[in-house]
Amino acid sequence: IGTESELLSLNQLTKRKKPVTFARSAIHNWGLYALEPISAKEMIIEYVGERIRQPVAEMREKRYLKSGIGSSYLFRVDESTVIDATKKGGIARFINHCCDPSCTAKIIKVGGMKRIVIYALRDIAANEELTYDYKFERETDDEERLPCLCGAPNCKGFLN
Ligand SMILES: Nc1ncnc2c1ncn2[C@@H]1O[C@H](CN(CC[C@H](N)C(=O)O)CC2CN(Cc3cccs3)C2)[C@@H](O)[C@H]1O
Repeated sequence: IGTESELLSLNQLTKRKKPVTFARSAIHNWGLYALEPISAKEMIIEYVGERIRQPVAEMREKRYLKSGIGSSYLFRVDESTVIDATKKGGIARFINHCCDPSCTAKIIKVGGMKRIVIYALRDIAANEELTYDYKFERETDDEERLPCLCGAPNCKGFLN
């Protein structure tokens, strides 16, 4: 969970958010891209959406799956809190998964509130797609597994 320094830089983040945009992705549908070079360890963007409790998240997950939104824009913060970016969310919801990711998603505590911030794992070039490891739980039912299209040499073959 975040430190004082991250607290300050979260304020900086809102002031000096890294310029990113969404565009068609070679991995899946839409993706998020850096518009300028980003250095390793820099904060890039917050994963913003509705903060909902676990039971609400379960209900919405079922509804999204039924209404064909497919995998949803739900991001788990901890065992009781989920961020849902489906209806109200920032463009970080377009970030795709990669088995050799350029970024990482970290939970940092700001004023007692856990927030999700995307950081660069390494130097990122302008126009490079931003990705992070979704760290989905391993799906036991083979029929439910999502093939991974990241194309990384170390690709594990599946998202879950
Ligand atoms: N390495 C990968 N290999 C294969 N598939 C991937 C990968 N990495 C992301 N994925 C897909 O992307 C979803 C995560 N999505 C990230 C952005 C997505 N690219 C988008 O355009 O919305 C958000 C969910 C919400 N869903 C709405 C939909 C839009 C079109 C079809 S379903 C997508 C995931 O749940 C996956 O289904």
